[in-house]
Amino acid sequence: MSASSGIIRRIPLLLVSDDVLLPGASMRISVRSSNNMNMVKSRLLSRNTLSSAVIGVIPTRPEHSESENEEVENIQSNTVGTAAVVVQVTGTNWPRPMYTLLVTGIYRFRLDRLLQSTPYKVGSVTQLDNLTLDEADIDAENKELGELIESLREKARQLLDMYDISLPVVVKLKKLLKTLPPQNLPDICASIVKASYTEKLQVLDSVDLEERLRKTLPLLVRQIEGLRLLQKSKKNRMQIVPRSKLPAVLGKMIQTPRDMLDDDKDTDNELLDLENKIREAQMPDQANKIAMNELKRLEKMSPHMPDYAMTRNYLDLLVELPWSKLTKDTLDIEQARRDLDCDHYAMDKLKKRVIEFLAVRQLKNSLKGPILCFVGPPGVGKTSIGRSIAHTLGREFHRISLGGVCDQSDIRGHRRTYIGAMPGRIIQGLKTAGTRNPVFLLDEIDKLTRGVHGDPSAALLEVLDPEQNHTFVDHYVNVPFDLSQVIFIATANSLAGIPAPLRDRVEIIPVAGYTQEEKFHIAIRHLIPKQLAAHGLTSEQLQILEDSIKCTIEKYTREAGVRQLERKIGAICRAVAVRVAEASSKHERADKDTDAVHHETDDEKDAHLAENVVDPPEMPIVIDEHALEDILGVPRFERESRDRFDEPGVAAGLAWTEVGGEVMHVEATRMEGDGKLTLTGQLGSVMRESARLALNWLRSHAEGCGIAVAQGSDLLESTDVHIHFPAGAVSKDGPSAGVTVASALVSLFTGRSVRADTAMTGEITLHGLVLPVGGIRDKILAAHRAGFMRVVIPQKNEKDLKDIPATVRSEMSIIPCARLEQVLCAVFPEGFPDLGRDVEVVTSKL
Ligand SMILES: Nc1ncnc2c1ncn2[C@@H]1O[C@H](COP(=O)(O)OP(=O)(O)OP(=O)(O)O)[C@@H](O)[C@H]1O
Repeated sequence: MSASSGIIRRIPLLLVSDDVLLPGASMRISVRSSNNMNMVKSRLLSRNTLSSAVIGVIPTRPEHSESENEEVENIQSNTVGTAAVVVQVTGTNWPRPMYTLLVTGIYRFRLDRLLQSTPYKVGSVTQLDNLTLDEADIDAENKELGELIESLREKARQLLDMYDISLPVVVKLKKLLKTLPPQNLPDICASIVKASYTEKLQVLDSVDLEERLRKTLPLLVRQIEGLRLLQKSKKNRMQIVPRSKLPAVLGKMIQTPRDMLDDDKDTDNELLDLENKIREAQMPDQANKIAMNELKRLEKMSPHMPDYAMTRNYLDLLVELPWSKLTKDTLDIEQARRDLDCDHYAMDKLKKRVIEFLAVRQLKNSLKGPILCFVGPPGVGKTSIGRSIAHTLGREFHRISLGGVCDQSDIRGHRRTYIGAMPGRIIQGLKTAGTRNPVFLLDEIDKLTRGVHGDPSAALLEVLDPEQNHTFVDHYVNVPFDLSQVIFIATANSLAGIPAPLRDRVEIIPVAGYTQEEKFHIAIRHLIPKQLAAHGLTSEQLQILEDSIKCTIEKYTREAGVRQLERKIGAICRAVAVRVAEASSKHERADKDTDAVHHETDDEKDAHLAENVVDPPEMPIVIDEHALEDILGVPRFERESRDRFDEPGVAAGLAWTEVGGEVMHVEATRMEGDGKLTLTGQLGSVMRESARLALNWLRSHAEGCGIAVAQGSDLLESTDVHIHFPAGAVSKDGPSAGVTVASALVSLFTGRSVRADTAMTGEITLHGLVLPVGGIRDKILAAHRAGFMRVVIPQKNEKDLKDIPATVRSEMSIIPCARLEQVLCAVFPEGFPDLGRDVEVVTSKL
């Protein structure tokens, strides 16, 4: 008898490979495949109508897929599935994204046609079960069928009597049995007994009620027999015994009511495995106790409960953490020095400090050593020095990028009560490193931001404090972990971005940018060999001329570090790799063709070979300036054009930014008006004030500068002034542009141009004193890069000149000035004799 009721619907389909959902039964489904995940996201999570909660659950059949995880592209039409309503959706992100759906089957359907496969499957289906079939109709129609129904009901009653009646689910089922319509009876019975996937599939596929009853009855009988056997052997009434404690054979035969939601066959082995792992992990007592308690909880849970996955993940993490794994330090100071020199060119000051740090560790394996924090522009080797330290010590290295971290739980983890809770980056790092004494590089601590979920830098304070970090508690792990053996090294681009309490915990080591010459040597010794190896090339295949390297540094990059330079060398290697590969494949083709022409006549052979003649590739491929332009395009940076200084009102200042020193041209212009000052270029308040200050200094010293102002009137009478600081899109602040603005204004009002070969930096006071500024080394290097021959600096910064490499100092004149008058005399060709002070301009001898 067919119970088809023929209602056609279009529903989203979920392919399930680990269990069969029967109408009337409930089950939890783990959703992992991308197709199924798409369905959950776009149907279940983004809509909230009742109809959007109805899905079609189709068990995968052997003909669908060979492996369980494989995505099934085409489901055959006529496949039988179960329409179900999704009652609950839970999700987790860790260890990988997964949803768990609680679904209840409503009716059987037959798939007529697959309407779409992506982003998730949708099918047109025909309802098969008649939801309103009456028992009276059945009796009248078929006596035999009525008897079958009755005996199934009787067996079900017997089975339920054998189960533990204190369980609410058993009580519910008993009540349900009395009123259950006959067409639902086999489905419900089949889902409360232990049956294999195939057996359940057969029940689902039995569209005819009589056939379905016949398939289910033996399952019930087998279950009852199994339970009787168990009762006999135990000589007592059926008890709810955890399946892990039952003899293997019986355990497999018995499906307790709890097992309706619990069908994971490997659970027992998994738990046993986990127990062994907990023992082997050598956790401290407190952690071990918690792990064992959690394991006990896990044994009592069904694998389909959301708590099960959470507890399982938690225990997996606990056993993977390196509670007692340590690597032995292999420190030899002489070797460390050699390693550092071998990995990095220049950086003498930094290397000296690192050697000191390592030497102290060698003498006294102090657990409370300082935390080094390298501060400098991008690409100057801060991260790679950290890696070298780990290598020298023979420790594992792990980099934790803190850029953009704005949530405390990123450092300290989420509490386990949250859905998708995860441990923080410190604990994850320890898991990855696999030892409890790795070198952790906390990259970009200046990029931490404070978000709505707490201040991550506050969490870092505890991590970095040697007094506290031996009992670091991650919210997820919730047991103290000893971080005192970890060596922490931090890096930052700018000191200003490091939160003050953190700055207090670390020892700041400035790392400055490189000179052109240092970059050249870094390229030759490190970057080119590294890129050649990365592209599978050798120095016999590619040779970059020294002039080409210099040209790349000067015309294709403008940076404090060497990252762009490394990228450009990478681009050259890629281009050469293509030529080498092309040449070798031409060769191969020519060889094959030579074989193929074996049977041709001699003339034909000659003609054929002549066509395929391959020039041997000229090795090494030499990169000269022409080849460089071919590969990298037209040069991006030319020497600063001196034309812009032809017009009065322009002066070259030196600024210090996170990416190192930069040359900044300040432009001033005047127009008719009533003394208004306009400042543009996204300036901060300090910079605005210093521009106003420079203008007022000029108003009071106009005469000394040779500017004709009528008696009793003002410099700004009927004049507006506009000062612009390029590049307008970058925000700027700080007082160090004071001398530059003053020079630009003097140039504007006197009509005399500033010397085109001079750049300057310095803060000024209202009385014309020049005050010291920061970042002198980077600023002078930036001026050198841009081709300036003279740099004016505050006199009090003269002591910083010892950090400037000798090669740069020999190529530039550095002029320290204590007063603005001296600056003006230094930057204007004929000076200002009327300024009335001792304005001798002296080049630094340092
Ligand atoms: N002195 C040097 N000798 C050899 N190689 C160097 C040197 N300085 C930098 N490098 C190389 O430059 C590249 C960039 O360096 P790294 O990533 O360490 O920079 P960083 O200062 O950490 O930058 P960021 O602040 O952006 O993280 C690396 O390949 C590194 O090996």
